[in-house]
Amino acid sequence: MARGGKRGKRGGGRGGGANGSKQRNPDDRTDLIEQADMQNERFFAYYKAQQIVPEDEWDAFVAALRGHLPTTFRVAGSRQVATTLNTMIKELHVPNLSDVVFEGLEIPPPVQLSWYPDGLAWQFNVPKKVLRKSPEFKKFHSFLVFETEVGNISRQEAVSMLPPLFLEVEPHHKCMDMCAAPGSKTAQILEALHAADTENVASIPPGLLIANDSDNKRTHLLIHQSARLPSPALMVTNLDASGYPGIKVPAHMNQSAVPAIAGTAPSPGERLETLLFDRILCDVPCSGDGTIRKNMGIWKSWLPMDGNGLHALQLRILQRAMNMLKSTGRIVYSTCSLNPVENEAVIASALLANKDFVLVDVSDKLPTLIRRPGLTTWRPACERAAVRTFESYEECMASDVDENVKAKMSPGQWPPEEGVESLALDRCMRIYPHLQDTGGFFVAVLEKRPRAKKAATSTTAKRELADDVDAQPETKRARLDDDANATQAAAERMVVELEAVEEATSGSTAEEAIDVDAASSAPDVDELVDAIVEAETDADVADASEEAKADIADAPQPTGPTMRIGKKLARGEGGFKENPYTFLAPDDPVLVSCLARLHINGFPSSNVLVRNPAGAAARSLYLANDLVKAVITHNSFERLRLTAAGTKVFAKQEGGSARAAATAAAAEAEADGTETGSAGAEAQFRVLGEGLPVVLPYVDERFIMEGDMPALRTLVEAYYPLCATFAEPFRGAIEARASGSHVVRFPLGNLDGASLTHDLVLPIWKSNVSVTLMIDKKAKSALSLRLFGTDITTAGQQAQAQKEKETEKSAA
Ligand SMILES: C[S@@+](CC[C@H](N)C(=O)[O-])C[C@H]1O[C@@H](n2cnc3c(N)ncnc32)[C@H](O)[C@@H]1O
Repeated sequence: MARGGKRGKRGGGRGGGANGSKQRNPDDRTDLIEQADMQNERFFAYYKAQQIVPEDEWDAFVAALRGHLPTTFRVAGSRQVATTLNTMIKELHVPNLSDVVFEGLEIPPPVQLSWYPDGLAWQFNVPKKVLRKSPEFKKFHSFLVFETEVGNISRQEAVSMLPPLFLEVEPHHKCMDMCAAPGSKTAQILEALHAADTENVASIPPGLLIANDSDNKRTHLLIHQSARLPSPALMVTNLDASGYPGIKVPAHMNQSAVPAIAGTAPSPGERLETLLFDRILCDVPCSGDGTIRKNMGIWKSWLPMDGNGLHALQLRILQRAMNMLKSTGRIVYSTCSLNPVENEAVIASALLANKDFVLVDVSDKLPTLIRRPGLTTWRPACERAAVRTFESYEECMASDVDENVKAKMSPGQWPPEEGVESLALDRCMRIYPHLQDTGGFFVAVLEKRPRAKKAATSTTAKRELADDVDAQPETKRARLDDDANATQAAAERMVVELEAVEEATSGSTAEEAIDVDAASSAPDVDELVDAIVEAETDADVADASEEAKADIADAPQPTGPTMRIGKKLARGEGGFKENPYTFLAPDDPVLVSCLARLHINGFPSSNVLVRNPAGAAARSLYLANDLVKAVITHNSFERLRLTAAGTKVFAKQEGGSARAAATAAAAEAEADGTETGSAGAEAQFRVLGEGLPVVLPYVDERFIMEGDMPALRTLVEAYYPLCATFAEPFRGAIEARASGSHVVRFPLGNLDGASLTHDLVLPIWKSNVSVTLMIDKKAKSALSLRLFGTDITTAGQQAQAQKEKETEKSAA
């Protein structure tokens, strides 16, 4: 039975337990360890042998692995919204949760993660039972659920928040998220691009974010997630990151900063270059054993050789990122694995093959984050028992180890024999569960040093020149760098590695050995690499990491088109059924009519695109910035497997009231001679809630309606309130408006204890006799709960909505 309740203030401080309560120890799970089988002798043997933590920390490390993982969340969205919400958590929720006792145990309130900038990330460690049954935590939980649904809060593992912070994205950066789904880090990158957003107005960043994932289903999840922060700078693609094609853009777009919307076409004869990125995130697929606290199944399933099969793919993804990065640009490589084969070994191989890259010393960044340096020595596992290891690849090959295991080994999985000190692998960061009660994680920050002038004529420098990159066949672009500057040792190491791969593929089936690009004949080493990596990692890739799996389980279901999923699609072979992207001419009648009816002036009309099957009428209009437009204009969307671009701003309103509104508007236009375009009565578009922040700066101020708190309350709590139910002055104002899409500003104010801390601007749709708030149902619920404390999602409320709808119908 629930015995939740607030402990009296006089009951003593936390930990005191004057009323018989005791401080809850979330790690006290000795009884659970056996029950849940939180044992894996191989796991312990392998990581103990690697000395991933000092001897005297081992017990704390193991205890933390077995402990309950705290819940963490990040206050997301634009900085201003985030600050408002964060203040609310600090000043309203935390005090309310500060003295909770549940079943005799003191429950600690949420605390801020000390290292997260501006205190915007929080952690609390509360059993599910408490969340469900303690009235205080139940309320807090509902608040979290609502705000998560509208995108103001992102439930994300603490360690997973790190890579984007080290990426240091600015609004003008061209960014690539190579393995992005389900998109928690993509959201952080988007927020950084949108740092200039305010509460009601979204900026149009000059930069770009291409979020890519090879799994089509997860790509749609990614689109769904990123819809919470709509951005004209976002594109989503569905490709194998290790073979990501070069993207052509007019040469000037490769400069460090381009305007967000210049509206100018490339100068005649301007040459196209391959786009180079300022920032690339490689949050690669991994064995995921750092998530063992959350994904308990790993205790049972973990095998020491899990990481071996992923090493090659991880290296190829990183290598491709290195080729796409501009000079002085930055890559963050991360995994939720503890295994050095997936971490330091990948970084070491990549650095040896790319001499113009260095590991960045970020020890002064996020100073309160406790971390351990990257390893400089380790030994890959070659046997299930994790007892016998080998000092070198050669030693392993000469041993009696199973031939199938040998086939998955490569020299790069061992520490380099020479020059390991010069790589500064200790600059990599290892985050362990016992350090600050998190999951396990690995992060490395790499930068590309500018080349010396002389090198500009070298083969490597030439490759950096955009045109050269694209001159290679697509399947070969991910090849391990043949950098002219690579040392002899590195080159030899690479040759042995590739030979091993070649040898390994000799027994593979014809289908496995055939490369993704049917056009390329004579399979070379790269093609063989593709085949072996695929053979080795298919299972892992299909499942992705445990972290992502857990995230996906939490995430809402995608709403995109149903498409075939699987290996073939992941390689870019399968049928690609997305609609083409077409930019409208600025004088397109539908666009002109839409803007005129909504009183929008100076809108970047050259950057509006539609996605319709050829010949179909436009239903939704999207806005893209210049970089997104350039990418779409100069590249085949099918080759890029482009699944989303820009942000949806206007949508065609369907139904009887839309037709009536269109007819009335057309008649009105005819009567007063204000022609709104030839679309006439056919096209009635509305501004979307998600698009309004981008559109708002262009809406004629004189046509923005003034709302008030009582009107806001009615709009939020009722579904189709009749115009007549509003009090003056809003009633008169709305009745005077024509049917159709309108924008209302609700100035900050108070009503019965509810207060707006900043102006709120929202879209509405007026039909004959009623008016509707045109925001997503979940956003409406969150607003209602946040402002007025009303839960409009209950069955009773829904019945009320139905009743109101019926009243409206009969009145109409
Ligand atoms: C660790 S998860 C990424 C998590 C994501 N960055 C986030 O923060 O939400 C790895 C992702 O890589 C994707 N993936 C696997 N192989 C890939 C490949 N060859 N190219 C691109 N993505 C790949 C998986 O589908 C999975 O979504």
